[in-house]
Amino acid sequence: SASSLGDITKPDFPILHQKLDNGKKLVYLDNAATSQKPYVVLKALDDYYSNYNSNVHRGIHSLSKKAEAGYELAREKVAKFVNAPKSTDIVFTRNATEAINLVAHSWGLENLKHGDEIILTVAEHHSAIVPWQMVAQKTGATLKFVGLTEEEAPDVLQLREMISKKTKLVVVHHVSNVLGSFLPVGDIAAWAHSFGAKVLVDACQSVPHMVVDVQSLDVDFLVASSHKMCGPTGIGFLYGKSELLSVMPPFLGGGGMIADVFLDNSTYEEPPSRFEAGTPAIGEAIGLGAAVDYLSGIGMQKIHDYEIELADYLHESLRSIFNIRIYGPAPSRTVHRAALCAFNVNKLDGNATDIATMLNGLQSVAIRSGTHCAQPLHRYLGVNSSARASLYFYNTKEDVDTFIEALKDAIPIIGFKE
Ligand SMILES: Cc1ncc(COP(=O)(O)O)c(CNc2co[nH]c2=O)c1O
Repeated sequence: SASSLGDITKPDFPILHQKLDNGKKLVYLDNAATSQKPYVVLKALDDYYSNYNSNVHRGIHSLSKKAEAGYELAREKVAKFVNAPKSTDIVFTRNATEAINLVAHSWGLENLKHGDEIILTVAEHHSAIVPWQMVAQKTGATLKFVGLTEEEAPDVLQLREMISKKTKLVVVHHVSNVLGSFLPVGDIAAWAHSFGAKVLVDACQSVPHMVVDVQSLDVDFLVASSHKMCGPTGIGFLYGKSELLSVMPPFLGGGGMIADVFLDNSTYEEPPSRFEAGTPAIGEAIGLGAAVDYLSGIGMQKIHDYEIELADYLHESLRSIFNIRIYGPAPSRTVHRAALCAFNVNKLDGNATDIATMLNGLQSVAIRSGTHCAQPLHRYLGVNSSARASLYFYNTKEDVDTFIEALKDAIPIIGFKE
């Protein structure tokens, strides 16, 4: 058959070609947790640490200048990747979680007061919920949560109706790491803005998988993580509209974010430096830049189109299994799902962890089990945990077939409740 995008790109990822202790070749289906890294990213990291590792922040010697140039070039690449107006609209953080905490503590503490409302959905990741709980406790703001529709997608119409003049911020995922559903974040931003509210988009599961254009979406803040988009761990980014970042106070204090330091006060740099205290993850930023080059070389629309095809195949193959319960909306001609399925097996005499353990042992199939940092969503769905297979563009339909066969073998071994 014609080579799929997965067949073409899988050779770029050294980690995918190993056999585990059971002698079976790894089938990695845990990409919503973290993605694997292509040779070009590994080479960029090795090149930096082998040839020009040095500290940034206005160094004079050659290595420092080269490191600084590499770090700022990575910022430019990320800015272009999400179509930010300027590279200074991109703040490097440790991960998406830190990026959301930065907005919560720097923008939130300054702009939220008693009676203000923050609207989220019940499907948000803990990283999108907990920072706003912390800030709401300090400011007297309140969090309001949108539920799911009958089809188990976040209820967008309920969200629209919930926005009012009390709303100061809407915090939503772009793609759910459990339901596989997409939110119309451009529309949501417009609704929020019509009431003078801001919108923060958690794009961890969309930036790696599709074209994300912060200007056309007109979002105020957007966060993502390098390790989910073929880049290294230890770095993520916040996109913020310039007019918001420019008036936000620092989140962390230290070197690099100051202009002048006196014993009793200091003045601060302009964004993004104002929000990048201390020695940044220089090598990791350069690795992220290489990941952006790699993904852009393939093309995000091509990746998205291929993953929609994989998503349909995954969902169709999984729902053919007796007693399977898949969470999130069923795909249709009009409703797409991301290439991930969280599921359980009804009446199984075991749980999601038993399933994941068996798949790993039997066929070296790596999936995740637990609540995927979405406990409120699992409670809403009435389940303690779920198993989750999540694919990326380097996966193939054959990977799905191996997963399904392993699941069919595992279920009778685990058995059903009497
Ligand atoms: C929607 C969403 N938001 C935020 C995060 C946090 O990203 P981090 O700051 O890089 O950790 C994740 C990571 N999601 C998962 C991490 O492991 N399994 C997952 O589903 C996510 O899927």
